[in-house]
Amino acid sequence: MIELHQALVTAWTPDPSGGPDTVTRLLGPVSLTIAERRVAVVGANGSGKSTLARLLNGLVLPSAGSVVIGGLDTAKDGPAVRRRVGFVFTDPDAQLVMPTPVEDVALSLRRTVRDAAAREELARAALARVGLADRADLPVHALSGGQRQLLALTSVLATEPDVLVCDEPTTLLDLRWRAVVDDLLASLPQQVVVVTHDLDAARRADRVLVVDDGSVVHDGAPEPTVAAYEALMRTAARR
Ligand SMILES: Nc1ncnc2c1ncn2[C@@H]1O[C@H](COP(=O)(O)OP(=O)(O)OP(=O)(O)O)[C@@H](O)[C@H]1O
Repeated sequence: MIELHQALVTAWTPDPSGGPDTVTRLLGPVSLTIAERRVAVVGANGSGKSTLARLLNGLVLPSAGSVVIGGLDTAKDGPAVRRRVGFVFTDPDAQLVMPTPVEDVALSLRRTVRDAAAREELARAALARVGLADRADLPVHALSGGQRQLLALTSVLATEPDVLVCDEPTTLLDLRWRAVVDDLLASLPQQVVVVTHDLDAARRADRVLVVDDGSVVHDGAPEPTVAAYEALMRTAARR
């Protein structure tokens, strides 16, 4: 269960001439309880979607209010929250740290599997499940963008998170790889929150949140909520 209680995110920008910092509201206050298994977050560029996503695993902390994931407060139990909530970035290169796919997945297993040989075997099996068995020992940079995103997802999933948060995981992918990643996300037993500009993907969620100017302005079943978002964007385009 994801709970946001009057969560507010602000940023402080120093004044170069030494005056008081400028405080900007980025998001909120937002109160939400999310129990649905598939949640899509949509909104215009700069509306606050990434800020909302990052709140969910403690990458961003609320400046007021609280964010509680599975009973854990992100401000008080940061490491435990990050173990429970996996985060996938838009650009897989932001999170792939090892030279080869098998090493990257094995690194994610280090906390749960002590034996290095067992880790490698499990990493190879995880890569095989997503069709990357024959890429396991290549340099990571030799993989396509789609393959790297699948690898990033596999590495995060190897940590066995209860919740997966993905910030535009298919934005950089072509249609084929988008479908591969969407299918993988749809098959997961975990609760999955996906920030996306892909409205077809949003329509397949159980619940859709629309973020606009730092607020959740629509929240509900996919069809009416995506329609409300499209209307909002049409109005914005006419301004
Ligand atoms: N640390 C920060 N300091 C100041 N402003 C910030 C900071 N982080 C984000 N912002 C601003 O907050 C707003 C929301 O950013 P956010 O990344 O959450 O938007 P987004 O909806 O994910 O956008 P996009 O779709 O373009 O990725 C943007 O205007 C951004 O410039």
